[in-house]
Amino acid sequence: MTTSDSPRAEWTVRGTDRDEYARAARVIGEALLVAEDVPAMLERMRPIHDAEGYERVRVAVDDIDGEERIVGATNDFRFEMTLPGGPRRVAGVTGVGVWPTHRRRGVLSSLMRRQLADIHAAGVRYAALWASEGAIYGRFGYGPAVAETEAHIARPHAALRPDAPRDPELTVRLGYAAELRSDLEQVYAEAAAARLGQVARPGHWWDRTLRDKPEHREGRGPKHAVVVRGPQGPVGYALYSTRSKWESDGPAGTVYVQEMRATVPAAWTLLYEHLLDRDLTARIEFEFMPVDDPLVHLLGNRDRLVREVFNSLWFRLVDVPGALSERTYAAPVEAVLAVTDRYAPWNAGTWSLKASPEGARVEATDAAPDVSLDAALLGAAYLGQTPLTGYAAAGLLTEHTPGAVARLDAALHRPDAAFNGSIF
Ligand SMILES: CC(=O)SCCNC(=O)CCNC(=O)[C@H](O)C(C)(C)COP(=O)(O)OP(=O)(O)OC[C@H]1O[C@@H](n2cnc3c(N)ncnc32)[C@H](O)[C@@H]1OP(=O)(O)O
Repeated sequence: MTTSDSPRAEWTVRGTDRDEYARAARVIGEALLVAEDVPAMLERMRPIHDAEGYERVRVAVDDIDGEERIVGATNDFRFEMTLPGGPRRVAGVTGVGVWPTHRRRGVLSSLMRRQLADIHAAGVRYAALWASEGAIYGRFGYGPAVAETEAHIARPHAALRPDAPRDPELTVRLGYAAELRSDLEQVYAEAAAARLGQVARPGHWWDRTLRDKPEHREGRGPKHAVVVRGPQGPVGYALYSTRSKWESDGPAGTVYVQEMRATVPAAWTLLYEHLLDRDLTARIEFEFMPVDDPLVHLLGNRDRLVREVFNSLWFRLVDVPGALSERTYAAPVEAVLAVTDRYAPWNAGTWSLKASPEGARVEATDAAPDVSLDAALLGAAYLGQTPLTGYAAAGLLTEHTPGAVARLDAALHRPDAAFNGSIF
């Protein structure tokens, strides 16, 4: 670190534009230890930003020896995400990084504050992100809202149970992924609308999903899709690649599954039969899998599926009363919530929630609270996957009225697992 790199708390946060984005990318790349150089990063990122715009990239700039230097950046893409209550606009926060010599001086805090204010001003009620580290975003009001898994199974143990559902009208077709794109788009759109945490995927995100540069394959073959079709059209697909390997005792190739979607149960059977029984393979790896994926139930021996659970989406209520009032509820509940929110002060206050499966109303109130909690905990609980009871047991919220937290959990609960499945 040179003397002139030494940080002074004099940065300002502002927007950027297409021309300046390369400088922001340099900071983000360095902070995130990205192996690519800036031109390669730009080649990857430009198509997304050209479609999404550059105006939501915010940068922190410092004046160093008379030169304005970018020392931090954040961005958000706008997604339509399936939430309890239906599809909603969500700010997908991403591209967060601070120049290594300027860390721990509040640069990120300034960026987060400005970003939340901008998201709120745009009328977007939610933000979500994939965190590089779980210790960063709780203070900014994000809660861990979704768990998903990566998984693998050894081919000899991967047989499906004999009563797995079958439909003789379904057929299987294998091809290069790009060639089958319209089938994938059709299935994905239907499946995404039905699954909490999924986002609608416009064309530029499909380009990203199907990107298949030989230099990025790391020894794997080209990206393939296997599509299941029925009389009405496509009903399932898996996107995958393979790697060939030979051991002294025989073939030991791997199938790498990037993503799978299906809209009818029998499609899962055909997709899994295809993936789990490719000749010359010994192992099948799934990059992202919902915790309630059908494979767990379809396997003859479910214990052979090795799964590692991780937190995926961190979720934030940018507008607490708005978000709570447009959600659906599994059971009637009435509760007064005292909410703290350091980074979105418009949420702080006492809110009366009256909700039932028929609808919900949220109003500011002077009544005594039943529960006091931070907005981050409401973000964690919002998708119905993370009970508040655990936070109460840990002493991280206060229950003033006995039973209030259990009643809130019963109302917020969703039986289906949320799943995002692709890092943005
Ligand atoms: C959605 C995404 O893009 S995830 C990617 C996030 N980026 C990275 O991980 C890249 C590498 N890291 C960085 O660039 C930076 O260290 C950042 C962005 C994580 C933090 O930036 P900073 O400017 O140092 O954060 P800032 O000084 O505002 O710190 C705010 C608070 O977060 C804490 N904090 C910051 N980074 C971390 C961390 N990695 N782990 C734990 N705590 C952290 C600070 O201690 C501080 O705590 P306080 O509020 O109790 O005082």
